[in-house]
Amino acid sequence: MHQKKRLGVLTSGGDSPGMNAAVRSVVRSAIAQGIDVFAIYEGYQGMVEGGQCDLENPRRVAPNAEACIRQLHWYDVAGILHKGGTIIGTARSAQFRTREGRLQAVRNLLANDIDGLVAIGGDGSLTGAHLFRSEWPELVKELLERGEIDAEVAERHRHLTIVGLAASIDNDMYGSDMTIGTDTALHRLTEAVDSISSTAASHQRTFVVEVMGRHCGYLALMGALATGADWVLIPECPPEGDCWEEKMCQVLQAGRESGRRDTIVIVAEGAKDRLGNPISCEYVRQVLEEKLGEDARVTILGHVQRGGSPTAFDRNLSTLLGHAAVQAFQTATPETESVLIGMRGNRVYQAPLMHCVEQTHAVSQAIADGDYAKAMDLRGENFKNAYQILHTLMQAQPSTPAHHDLKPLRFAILNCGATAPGMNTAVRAAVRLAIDKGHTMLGVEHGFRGLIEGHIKELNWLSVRGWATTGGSELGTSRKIPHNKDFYAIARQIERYDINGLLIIGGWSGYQAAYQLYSQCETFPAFNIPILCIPASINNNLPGCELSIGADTALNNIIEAVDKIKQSAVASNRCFLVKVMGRYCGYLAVMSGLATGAERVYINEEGVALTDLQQDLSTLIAGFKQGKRVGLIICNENAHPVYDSDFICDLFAEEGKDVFQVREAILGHLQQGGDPTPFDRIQATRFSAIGLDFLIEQAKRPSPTGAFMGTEAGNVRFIDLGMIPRMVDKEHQRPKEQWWMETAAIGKILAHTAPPTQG
Ligand SMILES: Nc1ncnc2c1ncn2[C@@H]1O[C@H](COP(=O)(O)OP(=O)(O)OP(=O)(O)O)[C@@H](O)[C@H]1O
Ligand SMILES: O=P(O)(O)OC[C@H]1O[C@](O)(CO)[C@@H](O)[C@@H]1O
Repeated sequence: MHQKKRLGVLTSGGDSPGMNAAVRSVVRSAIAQGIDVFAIYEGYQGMVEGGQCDLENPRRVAPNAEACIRQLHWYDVAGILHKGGTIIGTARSAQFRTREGRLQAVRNLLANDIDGLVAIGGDGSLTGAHLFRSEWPELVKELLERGEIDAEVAERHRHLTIVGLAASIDNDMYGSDMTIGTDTALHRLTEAVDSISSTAASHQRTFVVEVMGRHCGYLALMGALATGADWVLIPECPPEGDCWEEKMCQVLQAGRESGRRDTIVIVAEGAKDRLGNPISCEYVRQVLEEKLGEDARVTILGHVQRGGSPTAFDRNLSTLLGHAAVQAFQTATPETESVLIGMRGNRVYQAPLMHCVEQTHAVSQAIADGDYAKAMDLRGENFKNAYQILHTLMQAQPSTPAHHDLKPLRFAILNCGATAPGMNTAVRAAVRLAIDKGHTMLGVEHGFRGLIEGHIKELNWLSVRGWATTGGSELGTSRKIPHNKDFYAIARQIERYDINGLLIIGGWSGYQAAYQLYSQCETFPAFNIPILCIPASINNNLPGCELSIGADTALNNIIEAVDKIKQSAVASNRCFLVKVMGRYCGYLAVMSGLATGAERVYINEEGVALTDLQQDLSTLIAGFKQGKRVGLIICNENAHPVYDSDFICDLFAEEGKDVFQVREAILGHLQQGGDPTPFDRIQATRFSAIGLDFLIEQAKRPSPTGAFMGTEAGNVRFIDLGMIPRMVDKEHQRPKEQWWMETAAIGKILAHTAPPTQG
């Protein structure tokens, strides 16, 4: 019998980007806690085949080949964080679906004395895991009765602990806002559709794009929202009416007539009509050709969506969930139910696996029963709202006056602060949604500078065409914060343009500017209008908001650059010190450090002490002496006024010169550029939709309020502008409380070159 606990880890079903990061996290977190970890290669198939799997050809039994169940050590999972797919293999196992197959799997786990399993896979894999765990006692009993195991083994393994991690690009698992791999798949999809749009526009063509999702329309829906597509078909909400084809063609035709050059229709592979008949891309293409005389082409994105390096979000999600899975295994008792570890509202969340599996199946059942309202309800509020919003944004023209609000209002919209990718997306959504309700949207150029100087013009439905996908700020932005005589000028413009509300999409200076107007409310009655700040800053340094628009894009920009830098240094014994933006906020540094496996992250919040530097230097020297090939340190641009990145580089270069070289990489403004990621586009659209409703509602009140928008545990909230001074550390331009600080500790454990020595 083994003294240490033994944990198995497997990846199963379709591979999804981030699985490697999850395996790394499970392996290292477990070893750090004194647990032995075993990889079960090729998913459940490897568990059934046990010691006889031929790794060259996993489905074939090969007597002398390496076992499918093998112990993993700390170094075995080095250098995999950025890799797509799964290094321990995955499969869809027909044998595991049979009782005989599962009995064989029990034999193999017992032979390896395994106490628990972390199963990383989609809803099918987790259904299998749940079934396996419930059958476990009777399967063990059967082996005992057959005399294949003795009573002591049976007693020791009365229960199997199972912890599930939802990993599938489909995002179809109840119990987690996002499954591992979905964000990456959305990136692939978005890049592809953005590219298709440009060729479609050149030829004035229509493209029908099929995306993955056999039973779940998440990728199609969010992909359509993110790319500004013109029509979408998803399994949960088949098109209404017998003549849905007519309706679709009418809308697309109207778009063409309004001057749109490209038309994109996104079809989920599992899309069906209300009678349950599949809707294929080819059928949609034929309809468009016949009814519209369009030159339509089909693109099936297929497995491209599942491949490639995981995004920052998927790496960090997997890392955090993998770490939490080991905690759950450690604390489990024989009575503990199997759990799913997921993410809810940016926090790791644990729920009974059985409940999650049942709820997941309930959606498929509702679709099969034709109960689409239920299917949409079960997918959750965000999914439903996204569908509604998309339907408005896709229109060729705003709705007719019959749908308008009774009291038309006039809002001004502006960007403020540094550009954040997603600002344009937010403006487009706000403009179209407001116009659709019958309101007027005035675009202010270059932030408060433009408001003071009166650079204001009305925006219409078409003026924001194409803004869903582009980075930068089409309106123009500035860091101008009004003071003294600026207030009078702003009051004049508000009166002149008859502005009923102000929507500021921006960062720190936007919040400061809004606070100034709020504070001057009694002196300038014109400021007695609703003012709303929507958080948009790559720094993620805004109060009350867990993730501001633009931060995800910047994070991905950083990790793409760091992956390349790391690769350039392999085999040359180099340590890279990468300086990242964020002002005094360490979010980008910490999260990019977690996503790239940096061994050290320096941030202003924690400071940099000379003793830290000495310790880190010794660790680096020891690591390189033991065979380490590349070192990575991430440094926030304002980590320390004296021990800054230049100083640290010089110090390490001098002291470590006999063992390794040091290079500094200052990423600069590439972090701020580029088109927004799908997350930033979706977040921007969602924030604008909710923010606009708030503004409209406030504008109807006699004493409207000024607020900034934030999220807590994923839920949107509005906080009075008067709270800003209490919630921020003004000197360091960051919130007093920063939720992500707790994740820094996990990064530190996992990025070590060697396991921490056990006490
Ligand atoms: N009901 C079940 N009973 C036993 N095993 C199952 C069951 N459902 C699925 N499995 C096991 O899990 C494996 C993977 O399931 P499936 O093919 O449905 O993929 P998945 O986990 O849903 O991933 P993806 O979302 O990527 O398709 C199956 O091949 C099978 O071995
Ligand atoms: O790779 P396979 O086995 O063809 O499976 C494809 C299916 O797997 C998924 O990628 C994940 O479930 C689906 O979206 C797709 O329908």
